[in-house]
Amino acid sequence: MKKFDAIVIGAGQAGLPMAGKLARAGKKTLLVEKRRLGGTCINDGCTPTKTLIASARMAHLARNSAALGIEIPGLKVDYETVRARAIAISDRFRASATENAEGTKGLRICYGAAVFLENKVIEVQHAAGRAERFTAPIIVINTGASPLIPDIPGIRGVNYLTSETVLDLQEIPRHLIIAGGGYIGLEYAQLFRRFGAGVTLIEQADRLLPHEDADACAVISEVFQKEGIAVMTGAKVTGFHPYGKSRVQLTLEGERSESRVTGSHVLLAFGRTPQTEGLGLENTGIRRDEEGHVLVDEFLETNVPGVFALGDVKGGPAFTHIAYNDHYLLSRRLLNGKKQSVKERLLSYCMFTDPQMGRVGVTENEAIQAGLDYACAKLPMRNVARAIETGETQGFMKAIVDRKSKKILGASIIGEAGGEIMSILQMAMMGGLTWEQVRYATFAHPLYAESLNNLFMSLKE
Ligand SMILES: Cc1cc2nc3c(=O)[nH]c(=O)nc-3n(C[C@H](O)[C@H](O)[C@H](O)COP(=O)(O)OP(=O)(O)OC[C@H]3O[C@@H](n4cnc5c(N)ncnc54)[C@H](O)[C@@H]3O)c2cc1C
Ligand SMILES: NC(=O)c1ccc[n+]([C@@H]2O[C@H](COP(=O)([O-])OP(=O)(O)OC[C@H]3O[C@@H](n4cnc5c(N)ncnc54)[C@H](O)[C@@H]3O)[C@@H](O)[C@H]2O)c1
Repeated sequence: MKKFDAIVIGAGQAGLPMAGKLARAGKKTLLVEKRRLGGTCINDGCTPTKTLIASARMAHLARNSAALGIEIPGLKVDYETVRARAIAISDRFRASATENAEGTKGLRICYGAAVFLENKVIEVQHAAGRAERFTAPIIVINTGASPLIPDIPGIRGVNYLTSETVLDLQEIPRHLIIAGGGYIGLEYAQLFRRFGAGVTLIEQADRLLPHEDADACAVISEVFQKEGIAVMTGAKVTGFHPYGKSRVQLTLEGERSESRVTGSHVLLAFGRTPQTEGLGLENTGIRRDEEGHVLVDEFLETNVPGVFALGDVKGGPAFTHIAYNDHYLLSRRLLNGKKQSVKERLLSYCMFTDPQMGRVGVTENEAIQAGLDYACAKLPMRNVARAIETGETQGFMKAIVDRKSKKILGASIIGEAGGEIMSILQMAMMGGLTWEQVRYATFAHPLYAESLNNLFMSLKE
């Protein structure tokens, strides 16, 4: 058995930088990865989707350019180039991460799946069939999550796509059914529609984005409707059937009726499941929740001292920036003696539909449910000078503030660059600014940021 100072399982958005930091700090470190360095974000998640979304937006702008006085005759989507660009950018990010990791002194990278044999002992099965055992006093689990394939009748009998295989498609699907209306479903629905596919999006909840305020859902639903995406809400997928030579049919159950929808392809976007199956946690005392997430305390440590879990595998908000921040918290604790709780972290995220939805802190619904004494400031994008000038008037800016302290508690910005505008308010929240300070701040004209003055104008001082 080989001894290390630290073992990191999974080279995702937390494991990869974590392993590098440990090694550079002089700890003899082992990094185990069963698939590709960089994990979901670089290989099948953020990078390829945001790259495809950029092409899709270009197509959309070009198609609608006449409104700004620009005619583009003979517009064509060259999907081969679109796809090649997405793959090339993923490859570039992975190559750079790999070069960096492989060049790190004190870091051994082992390609294969890690399995726990006991609390601090793992075995790695190498591709060549050889197995090796390792032990370390510090073990970091960063095995992420993978697409959830629920046990729905017929699902194994059809050729479904997931976020891990959709890039294998070499042509734009004629009619893509997307099962599940979460972030993956929404982002893929819009981008494939903009490439020219027929798209039907199916969601069991009675509206899209049920965790967001209803006004956010209304904007996105209206945009999707305008762009010709068929959205079916209140529709639970209960069956999959092959249909004809190569098509696929889904059975949907609504509150009162059953229906069927047929398409050329189906993309499963039902959510994601933690990659703890096959990890051998049953050979350890490490506790998991019912869904299989590794349970950790607010300092990211499991119930077994010295064993930590970072990123999606531990449950909670599943975002790259959360996984990355997890590695900061743990590396500062292990290497600088600074113990910081995840509870101090302000949650922000951005859904990359067009318009984007940037979100930070509480929604209005959450403020109501928590019984907060709040006020709500809201400004439609059609009243924002920058939005009028660029022709991007869909959406709104909305902020929730505490009446007494005047501090900002949360924001939803739906618009072009909604994520960037949200981040300005996130900084204000982090700095403890009041809405009045933002109301009277001087922002350059005519930026979207400038309209943060106007957003707070509606509130009484
Ligand atoms: C389509 C899509 C789009 C997304 N877009 C965004 C976005 O725009 N913004 C955002 O913030 N988030 C986005 N996400 C979510 C984001 O990708 C994840 O939250 C993030 O990658 C989680 O990082 P992680 O380090 O926890 O795990 P991962 O990046 O999934 O890494 C886990 C790694 O562990 C490896 N592994 C698993 N089991 C073992 C084992 N037994 N032995 C060895 N290695 C193992 C896996 O192969 C993988 O490389 C998106 C996700 C998807 C699917
Ligand atoms: N821009 C971003 O930050 C971004 C983008 C993509 C993904 N992500 C991350 O990846 C995670 C996974 O995304 P996701 O969209 O797969 O999951 P999700 O959990 O966000 O959405 C899954 C959706 O599928 C629906 N669903 C489940 N079973 C169903 C059924 N039988 N019939 C109909 N609908 C059903 C659920 O109600 C839910 O709305 C997200 O939670 C997010 O954290 C982030």
